[in-house]
Amino acid sequence: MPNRLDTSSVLEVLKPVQDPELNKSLVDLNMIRNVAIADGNVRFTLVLTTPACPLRQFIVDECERAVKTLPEVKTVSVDVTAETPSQKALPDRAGIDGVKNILAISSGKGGVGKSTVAVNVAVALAQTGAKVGLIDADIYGPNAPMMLGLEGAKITVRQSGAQEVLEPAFNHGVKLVSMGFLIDKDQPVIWRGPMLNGVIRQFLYQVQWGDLDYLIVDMPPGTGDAQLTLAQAVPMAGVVIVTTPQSVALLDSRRGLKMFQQLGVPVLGIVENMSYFIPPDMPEKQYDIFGSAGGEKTAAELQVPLLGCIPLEISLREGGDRGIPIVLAAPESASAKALTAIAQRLAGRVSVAALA
Ligand SMILES: Nc1ncnc2c1ncn2[C@@H]1O[C@H](COP(=O)(O)OP(=O)(O)OP(=O)(O)O)[C@@H](O)[C@H]1O
Repeated sequence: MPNRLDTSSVLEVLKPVQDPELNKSLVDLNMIRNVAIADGNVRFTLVLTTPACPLRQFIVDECERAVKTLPEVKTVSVDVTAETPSQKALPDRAGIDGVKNILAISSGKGGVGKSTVAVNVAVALAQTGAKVGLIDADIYGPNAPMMLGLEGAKITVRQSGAQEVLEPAFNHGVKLVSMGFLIDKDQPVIWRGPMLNGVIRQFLYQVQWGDLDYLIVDMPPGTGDAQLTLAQAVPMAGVVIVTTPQSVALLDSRRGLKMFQQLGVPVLGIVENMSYFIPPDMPEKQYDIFGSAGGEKTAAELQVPLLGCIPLEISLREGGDRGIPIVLAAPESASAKALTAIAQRLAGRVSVAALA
């Protein structure tokens, strides 16, 4: 046991404290900084790898406990901040300046709640202080503007030198560009397809994103050109597959998962949506309408984590329709809690992958 109270004795007692997700010493990860000692009062900064860290309090408690084992310590104060690490660079794909992690939200078939997950995860991450952007690349149902309360908003186009740049819309802490801002609602879907590849590239490279911790891409459903364009255009931190417990949706999501794996995009996990029904008049009840544990089984079979299960709740749809995502409108509801936990787990997985 060191007996002089100084920076190195503080770091020495903190060395065995590990980041529970990375399983490495906080000191070795350079997560402990600015140690200051005055008259037995110890203060330092704990730099987490994501502002959405679900284990924040646990890590702080562990640090305090460790430092208090030094006999001369009177008080310990920990200032918590976060620096999201950037995903690993790939030699053949150009990243986007200032954007640390690009994540895709995908699904095998339509209507499983992909946009609901994308929007709520984006807002939940922004709520923790992360800088978040959202690309709504869904040509079939570009719902993100409505869900984020930005229906009818426009993205401004500015000339920057020889290039046109788009200014994203912004609400609930999230910057948004959407196919919905560009297409006429009455335009037949068949004419939209050919636009898609060009638009995805434009949304990636010609938008003034500024600094972002996470850029989330709400993909069109299925395993088509858009997925290929995205996977080949930019380095991606990974993809999340949204599914429902029905077997057909599960089969489709398996196909999607295989495709991303073949393209070299890490699958960060599966989200099971509409897992069970919570009646609004009996919130303590739970009905497994589509059968249970499908997402869990698929996740285990395909050896990817299940990031969470979201119940069917009327208030979740209402929040989307009103443009106030459930994580803001009713944070105590079962679906909001599930979505917040999914956002935290996802952020954790992204940091682990970046620092591995
Ligand atoms: N867990 C849920 N509980 C209640 N309603 C939900 C839930 N998940 C999604 N919904 C509702 O179902 C509809 C479809 O959801 P969403 O648009 O997110 O699906 P999607 O997979 O993105 O669909 P698309 O393929 O059309 O883009 C929306 O009205 C949404 O509010």
